[in-house]
Amino acid sequence: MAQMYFYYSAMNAGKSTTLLQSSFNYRERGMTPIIFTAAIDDRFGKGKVSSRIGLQEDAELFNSKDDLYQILINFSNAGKIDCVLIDECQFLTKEQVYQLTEVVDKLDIPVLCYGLRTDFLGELFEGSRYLLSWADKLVELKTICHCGRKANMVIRQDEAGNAIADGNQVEIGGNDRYVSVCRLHYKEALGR
Ligand SMILES: Nc1ncnc2c1ncn2[C@@H]1O[C@H](COP(=O)(O)OP(=O)(O)O)[C@@H](O)[C@H]1O
Ligand SMILES: Cc1cn([C@H]2C[C@H](O)[C@@H](COP(=O)(O)O)O2)c(=O)[nH]c1=O
Ligand SMILES: [Zn+2]
Repeated sequence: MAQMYFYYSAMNAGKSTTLLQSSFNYRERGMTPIIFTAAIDDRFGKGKVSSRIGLQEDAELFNSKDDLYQILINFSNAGKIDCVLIDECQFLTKEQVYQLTEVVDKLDIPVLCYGLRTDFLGELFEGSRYLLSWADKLVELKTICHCGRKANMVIRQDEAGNAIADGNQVEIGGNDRYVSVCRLHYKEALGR
């Protein structure tokens, strides 16, 4: 019986690295994983999952209009799929998380999702909200604040390096815009 997994963390915790390692493990055993990532996140080139330590693989792109259940039925009719790996899963819609539960429950294919739990304001992303609600297994990946505590918050910075307290939820970026910190240092950065 397949299951749905949600691997979540702040930024820079190794989510993409872990995804690529899982893909490698499946392939090493002669199995076929399929990787998806968000079309809006084009930091490392469209249709690629890259980790900051240099691993990289091609990926299918999803956007908010895609029916992931139908797409995966089409892929599995064209050849066996042993596992679905989704990077940047915080950008999934509620509907798409439901479609992925159908992939698990009706197609019996495991779905492993990797993404942020919360945004720069500490609010859940839509995809993360429903993954936290519906996934079979929740796995926290950890990274560390400059003080040594677990970093479970992410600061968005302006060009001068000051923490920002308003703006759109989605803004693609990397180390230039975001810093993962512990809750204490998050509050401190926002003057709370
Ligand atoms: N140049 C580098 N060499 C080795 N490790 C690095 C380098 N840059 C970043 N890392 C490490 O890679 C990890 C980030 O991996 P990544 O999979 O991209 O994270 P996430 O997807 O969670 O943002 C961090 O632990 C970071 O310290
Ligand atoms: C906190 C936060 C992040 N994002 C964006 C920034 C990146 O493009 C991705 C996360 O990348 P990761 O290193 O693979 O975890 O999400 C955003 O749009 N809004 C936010 O609040
Ligand atoms: Zn800290």
